[in-house]
Amino acid sequence: MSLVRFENVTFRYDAGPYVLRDLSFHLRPGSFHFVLGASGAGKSSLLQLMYLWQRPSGGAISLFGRDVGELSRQDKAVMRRRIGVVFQDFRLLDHLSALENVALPLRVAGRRNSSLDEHVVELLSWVGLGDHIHALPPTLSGGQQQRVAIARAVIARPSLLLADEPTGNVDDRLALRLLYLFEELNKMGTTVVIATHNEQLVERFPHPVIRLAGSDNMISGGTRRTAGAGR
Ligand SMILES: Nc1ncnc2c1ncn2[C@@H]1O[C@H](COP(=O)(O)OP(=O)(O)OP(=O)(O)O)[C@@H](O)[C@H]1O
Repeated sequence: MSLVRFENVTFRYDAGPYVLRDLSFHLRPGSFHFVLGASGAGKSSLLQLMYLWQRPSGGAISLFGRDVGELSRQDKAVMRRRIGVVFQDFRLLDHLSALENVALPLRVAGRRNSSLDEHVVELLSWVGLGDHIHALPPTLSGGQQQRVAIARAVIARPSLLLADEPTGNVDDRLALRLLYLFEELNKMGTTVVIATHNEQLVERFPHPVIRLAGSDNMISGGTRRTAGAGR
């Protein structure tokens, strides 16, 4: 079974130029992939397709074994609850504290008790924000906001984690620490997809890479080769 399957997917915004062309791959449950490409190569667009935020202009996408073209709005909302996402612009709620932002997915899932708050505090401490749990996002630096967004994406142990440049605003040491956090989550069963342009960071990990390079997209690398190239 594939958790994510792209079959000859093309994508463009309205009548603009093609961003993705004839892209085919599948991701098995429990796999870990990087999406690598230069600025403008289409990494964010690919993640937005996986998050059902955009529709493909051609080809077919299936997620959790279902063709996304056949999903109702309600089906999509339910499916998105199984996906943790780190957007490039974080999308935190500015009027909620770091702790409240991170606890949000748990509340949406109907889970609420004091031990959950403890869990949130523990995770925020792990990403280096133990002294900022009550801070509002606008009072935090870009790198700190990014770590709140990452904690929020992983707190509910999603089936699929999509992270767009999740280490773009932090130093190398912290970037590695965040990648280890994603690996821990992956070991617990989450399928992980990380978009980045940071080749050096990707080279430090054994995971397969989906390379976006104009029309020459390909899947390569990794000792744990779990994706199938369809081209
Ligand atoms: N909302 C949009 N409307 C029209 N074109 C867009 C939109 N978002 C992105 N694009 C275009 O689509 C192409 C791919 O953009 P995308 O953001 O997916 O690339 P990226 O690889 O994530 O880049 P970066 O690393 O700079 O974030 C670019 O040419 C960009 O200008």
